[in-house]
Amino acid sequence: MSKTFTKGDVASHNKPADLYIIIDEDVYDLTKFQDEHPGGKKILTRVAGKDASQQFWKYHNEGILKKYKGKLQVGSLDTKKPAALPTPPPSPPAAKPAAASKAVAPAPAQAAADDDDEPLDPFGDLVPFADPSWYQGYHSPYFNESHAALRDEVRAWVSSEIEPNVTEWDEARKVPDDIYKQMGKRGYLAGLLGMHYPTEYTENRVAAVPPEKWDLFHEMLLTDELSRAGSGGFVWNVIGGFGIGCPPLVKFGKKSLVDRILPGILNGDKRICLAVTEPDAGSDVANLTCEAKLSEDGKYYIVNGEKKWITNGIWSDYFTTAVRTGKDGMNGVSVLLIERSFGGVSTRKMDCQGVWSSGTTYVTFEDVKVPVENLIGKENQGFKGIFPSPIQTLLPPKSTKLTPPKVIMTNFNHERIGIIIQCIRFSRVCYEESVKYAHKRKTFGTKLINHPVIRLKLAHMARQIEATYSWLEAIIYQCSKMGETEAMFRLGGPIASLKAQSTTTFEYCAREASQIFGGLSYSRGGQGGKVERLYRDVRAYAIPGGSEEIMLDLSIRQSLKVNKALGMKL
Ligand code: HEM
Repeated sequence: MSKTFTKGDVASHNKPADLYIIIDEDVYDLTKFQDEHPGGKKILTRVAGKDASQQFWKYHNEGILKKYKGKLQVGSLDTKKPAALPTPPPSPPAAKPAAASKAVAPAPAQAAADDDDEPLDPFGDLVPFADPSWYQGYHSPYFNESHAALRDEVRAWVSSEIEPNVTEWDEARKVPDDIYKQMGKRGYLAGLLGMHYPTEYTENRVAAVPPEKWDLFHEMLLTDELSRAGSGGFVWNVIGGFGIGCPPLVKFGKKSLVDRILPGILNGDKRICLAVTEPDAGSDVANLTCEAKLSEDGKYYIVNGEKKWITNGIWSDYFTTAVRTGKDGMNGVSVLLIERSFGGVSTRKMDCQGVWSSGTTYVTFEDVKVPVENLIGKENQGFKGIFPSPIQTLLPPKSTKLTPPKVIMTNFNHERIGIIIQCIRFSRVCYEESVKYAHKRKTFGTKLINHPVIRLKLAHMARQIEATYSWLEAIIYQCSKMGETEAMFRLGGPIASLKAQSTTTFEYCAREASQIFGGLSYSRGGQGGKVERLYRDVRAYAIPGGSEEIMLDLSIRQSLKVNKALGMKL
């Protein structure tokens, strides 16, 4: 790999039996690869022994080189300069020293009062609006050096280990088990619970951020950077089941149960999912029928029923399951932690439009014997706290002094915020791919970016992305300041509204990006591959976690009632 060539050396490898090419002053041996080249053999023969940089970039994106470099590169030209250390562009000021060690990022008022507050160093490709503005030398009241360090760490991992492979994983309908294990080892799973970092249950730590500094903005940016791989299937595989199945256990499970199973989950050895939706109970969850009958000796529940569209169910060891233990309606619902090892649990992978590698599953429980120790929360009170209903979230907090445990987001709010973060990043990916493609693809004698109609599309994407992201930051900040009860009471409406805003933005961006890419985003893989996949993933965001229609209706109903309780005058 470290060999040095002159252009003359490379020129002598100019036959199909000995075929070298140059791309950006690196030398590649394509002799063996040519037979499997999806673009054909002949086209490579034509550039054998030559500099093919221009042709290569016309047909491929960066991901291809990342994926094949290790396998095909044999050296570099003698003219190639050693890679320079990245330097920030001259205009934005230098980075400020590390921010104070706080559990939650500094408040705006605090930051504003700090006169020598400087923005962080610019980071990434600096395509405007393709990353949050605080990545690009703009001031932020929410993010400090510890967030920047986490961003660097996650981006490096996603760029090298994840992004080049997500297409393959999506097609295979599976992410390798080792990646989930790495999520545990890297300390990421423990940081995704919407609460403090639970050091008491895992030895693993996030390399870039000490646990006492961990806050909701770290959690937000971790999900954001994972989503940059541009695959809903990947994100749901690694955090989809965990992010919604684990918090109820941690918050409401008996200590003995949590002590027994949480360490295995946080370390990535065991997997957990949330099993609420049924073939006939989706948004109207209170109608669920999966039954759990207490045994005569009062030691077990016997569970019978079906669950549908369960993310990660196929490879889960634990199912945080909503079951009917009492009368009809939401006051007869409990939550049980069902373990696959109990027997009687069958899982079947479902074939869906999108998020292929997420493991969407149909689950059947047949006479599953679940010890009462595995009841999460109280019997028939599954909706209280664990799955707060819209009605519950309307109750004003009993006391303005909001008490621990300081679990910030309720389960539904936590789930929806995860969806929002992913949708905004996916919108950015669609936008970023479009901007980059528009700078190389020519139509009617000029690059796409020179056509006003294309710039208009990009502008409409960017304005929605930035508006949605700003609201997200504001809501995360409120979550970090409010207690659990107050957050449940006051933020349910705005979060529901923002969920709809983010999914409509995502749908818009996927569609417009697809129009810009044309045929390349109609076929799978290749340059338009991310856009094609994300377009297929849109419905997996617009429907689950509360459909757009239900979210929008809820946002107004709930906000009106909350503000009535707060003294609204009409
Ligand atoms: C390191 C060298 C190369 C590698 C690893 C490589 C790899 C690939 C891969 C994986 C694809 C499938 C589509 C995609 O995933 O983007 C592809 C397609 C293609 N490649 Fe290459 N390629 C290389 C060099 C070249 C060169 C030098 C040319 C042109 C002279 C070329 C022309 C094409 C064409 C025309 C397609 C089809 C594009 C399409 O379907 O729109 N490739 N290549």
